Amino acid sequence: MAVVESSASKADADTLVRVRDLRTVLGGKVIFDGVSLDIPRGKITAIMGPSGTGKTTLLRHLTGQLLPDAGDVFIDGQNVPKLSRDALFKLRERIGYLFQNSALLTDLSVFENVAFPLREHAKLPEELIHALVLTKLQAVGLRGAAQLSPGELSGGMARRVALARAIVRDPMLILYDEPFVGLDPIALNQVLKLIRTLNQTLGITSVLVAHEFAAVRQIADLVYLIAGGKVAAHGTVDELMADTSPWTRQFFGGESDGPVPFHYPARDYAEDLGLAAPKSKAGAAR
Ligand SMILES: Nc1ncnc2c1ncn2[C@@H]1O[C@H](COP(=O)(O)OP(=O)(O)OP(=O)(O)O)[C@@H](O)[C@H]1O
Repeated sequence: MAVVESSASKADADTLVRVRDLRTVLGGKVIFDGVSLDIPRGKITAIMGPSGTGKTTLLRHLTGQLLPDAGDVFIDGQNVPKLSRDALFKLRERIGYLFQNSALLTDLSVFENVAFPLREHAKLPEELIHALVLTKLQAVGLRGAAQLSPGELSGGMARRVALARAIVRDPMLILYDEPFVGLDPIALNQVLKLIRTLNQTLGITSVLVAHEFAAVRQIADLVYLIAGGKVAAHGTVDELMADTSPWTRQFFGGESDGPVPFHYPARDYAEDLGLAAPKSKAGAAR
């Protein structure tokens, strides 16, 4: 895999997000140990990796919800960990976020859920809010559901409403945290198609955290595989599928054993069964 290039000038033109030498320790555990990555403008970049590898944590660094212990997170040239509170809020207004569970407000109608970010951040005339919300609901195919409550929606519809809400302020960047979880194949295909259409028609740079490789390969321009606190590999789907490193073989080849071992570290098997004398030197064995 090619090393992420560090030329700032070239990166600014082509790259919306530049993460450099990110180091994050949470609860005494090293989550990132020198992660660098580039998210190209106007493309769909998937972040993949084993459970607990830090994918959601990375998204939280992008929104400035979490500060790294070291390293830089540049978004559109602004270094997120160094921003003032006001500058960070301004930047966040340009970022849409689709949560895994859709996170709709159950007391509000579909219309009001989508209107929420508009009412929260700006004093806009009611007619404009009405037009903006209906435009976004139309884009996700749910203009007719505007007056329903979230409780009346299927999981797939709820995800699409959340998507309409995420794009209602025309963000430059949208972060999808596991957008396919729990969707039936029809709903999954609808969400996939929407992500691709929004990316193509509105030119929104998209970062997608997902485990569903079959879905990711249909839309991702670039994939980063994060494992063991590092970028284990990155490239197009085809490049990663052809890559022979142990991480990519296990992750994309679906092998049950590899750098992520099938066996949790344990004492010597024979010893555990009482068939062998304890070894003099302590140590984990398979
Ligand atoms: N506030 C915190 N304090 C301590 N540890 C944390 C905190 N937040 C996350 N972690 C730990 O950081 C690691 C990375 O979590 P994260 O949710 O980013 O992983 P993930 O790759 O998104 O996982 P999954 O694929 O299962 O959603 C996990 O081991 C998690 O337990």
